[in-house]
Amino acid sequence: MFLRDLASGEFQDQVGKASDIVGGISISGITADSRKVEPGMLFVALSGTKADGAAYAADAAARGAAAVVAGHAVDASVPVVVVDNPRRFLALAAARFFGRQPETMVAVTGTAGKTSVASFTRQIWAEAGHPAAQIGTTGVVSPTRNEYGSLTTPDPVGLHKLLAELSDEGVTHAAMEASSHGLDQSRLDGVNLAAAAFTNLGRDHMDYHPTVEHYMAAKMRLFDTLLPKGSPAVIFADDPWSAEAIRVATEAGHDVRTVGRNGAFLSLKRVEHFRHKQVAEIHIGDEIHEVHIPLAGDFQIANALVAAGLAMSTGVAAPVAMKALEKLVGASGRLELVGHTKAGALAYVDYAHKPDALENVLNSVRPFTTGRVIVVFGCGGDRDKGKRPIMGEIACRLSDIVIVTDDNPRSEVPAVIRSEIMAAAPKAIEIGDRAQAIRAGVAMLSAGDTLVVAGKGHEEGQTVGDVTLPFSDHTELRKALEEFEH
Ligand SMILES: CC(=O)N[C@H]1[C@@H](OP(=O)(O)OP(=O)(O)OC[C@H]2O[C@@H](n3ccc(=O)[nH]c3=O)[C@H](O)[C@@H]2O)O[C@H](CO)[C@@H](O)[C@@H]1O[C@H](C)C(=O)N[C@@H](C)C(=O)N[C@H](CCC(=O)O)C(=O)O
Ligand SMILES: Nc1ncnc2c1ncn2[C@@H]1O[C@H](COP(=O)(O)OP(=O)(O)OP(=O)(O)O)[C@@H](O)[C@H]1O
Ligand SMILES: N[C@H](CCC[C@H](N)C(=O)O)C(=O)O
Ligand SMILES: [Mg+2]
Repeated sequence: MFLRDLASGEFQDQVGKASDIVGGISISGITADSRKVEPGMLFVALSGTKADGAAYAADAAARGAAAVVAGHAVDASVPVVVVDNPRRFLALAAARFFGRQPETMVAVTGTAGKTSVASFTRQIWAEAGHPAAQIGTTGVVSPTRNEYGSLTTPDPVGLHKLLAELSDEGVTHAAMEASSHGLDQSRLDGVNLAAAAFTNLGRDHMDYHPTVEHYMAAKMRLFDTLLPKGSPAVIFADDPWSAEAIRVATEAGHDVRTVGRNGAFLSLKRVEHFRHKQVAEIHIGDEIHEVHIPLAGDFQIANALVAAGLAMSTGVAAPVAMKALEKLVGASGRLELVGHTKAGALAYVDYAHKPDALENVLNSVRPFTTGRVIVVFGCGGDRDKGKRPIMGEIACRLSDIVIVTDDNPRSEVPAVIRSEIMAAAPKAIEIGDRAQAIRAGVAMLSAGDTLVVAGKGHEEGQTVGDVTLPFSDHTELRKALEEFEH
């Protein structure tokens, strides 16, 4: 493929300004990491949080790069094309280079619920007979794959390689998570979206975004920049930020479809909670559906509605979507019932690692807990420090027993992280070793109690310093449940 063929949209002019000879350079691959350059590849220099990729242009050229694309002039022994937004260029170029993606792509953004919505959307499509995939925090799931992932929204080159492979494997429908980092860094700019969704906004990533408005604006790029005008925008209507999302999507000229208690497209009228399921009455126009959703937690109803909205906006008939909700399987580690003690106390693993999520999960288990709610949690290192006391306060307010432990300390001193949580959690018990903390939580369980181990969900490792050691909340919880006889 020639360099000029990689340029689309606003970049046609920018690359066009470079000479014909430059446009005619043959490109064998694309990367934004000089260390991955192989002869004939295009190196796109991105300005990052730690380095300016342009500083590696010479390294890329030495490794055989055919050309460099950068945001400003750089010295290199190969042709350099200057564009105004290299991250967006990279995304659009990767889409053109790989050339294929599943015909029906949707993306969901929001502080909480993205993984669950992507999973539920895939499940509803599959029930409707479509070969479907989900891409996000828990990795890639499709009829032929179940792969563990690292980023919520993959980098564009990896993403478009994956989309091309999925398309070749016959996947026609794919739901992906749009993280605020991913949106802000233009990772999804080359995806052809058929519909998009918003779940909610809460405190998160305040280490990356200067203000909550900046964080919301990053999320809203999905609607004001990426979703083609006139496409369905599914918006959860019961969040404090719903009105803003509706405003942005309406202004962008989308077909806004609200879901929830305040929803007009899918209107939630009544929910009855049981231990392992909920019965929801959902009105769709004049039709009334009573749906038995086999998941605990109010928030799962919200996620199920958003997913049904996305599926129905991409061709699934309402009765088929409603039937599919009755078979939903929760995403791994999202209020997942891992086991129970002999006396019947329930033990869950949940991925709540931000304040709203912790509040939601603890509120969700309270209605079916006749005894005490016990929570084991910590906070990750090298991430938003401000959330630590907030989560400590929430845990104390909403649980009877709080055990503060380590999450992924990364480069921070674990005891300091714990003390920042404990500053607002006076009644908390401190047990740094996560496996010991889980055992202690299980040891306390009596009939009617509920244990929630929060923060790591599906994760299969614990990062201490630079090392990720194998660790699974599921495994530790199961071991502890087997060990105790009560
Ligand atoms: C903080 C953050 O978002 N970092 C992302 C960012 O990297 P960066 O800005 O730190 O990159 P950098 O180290 O400054 O380097 C700048 C450029 O120079 C290049 N380079 C660097 C060294 C070299 O020798 N040669 C070279 O070419 C790098 O490849 C890069 O392109 O740009 C990179 C390329 O797009 C991303 O891969 C990287 O994500 C890192 C891996 C990451 O951990 N991101 C997390 C925080 C993240 O994105 N999380 C979200 C949200 C999760 C959630 O919702 O909870 C996600 O979507 O997963
Ligand atoms: N709709 C929701 N509203 C509030 N909290 C939710 C909602 N959905 C999920 N949660 C909580 O957030 C946790 C993470 O859920 P999920 O993985 O679906 O969200 P996410 O947006 O993908 O999160 P992340 O950004 O960490 O990948 C759950 O374990 C649960 O505690
Ligand atoms: N993708 C998120 C996940 C955080 C999960 C939690 N276990 C932690 O380590 O803080 C992040 O990297 O911020
Ligand atoms: Mg996720």
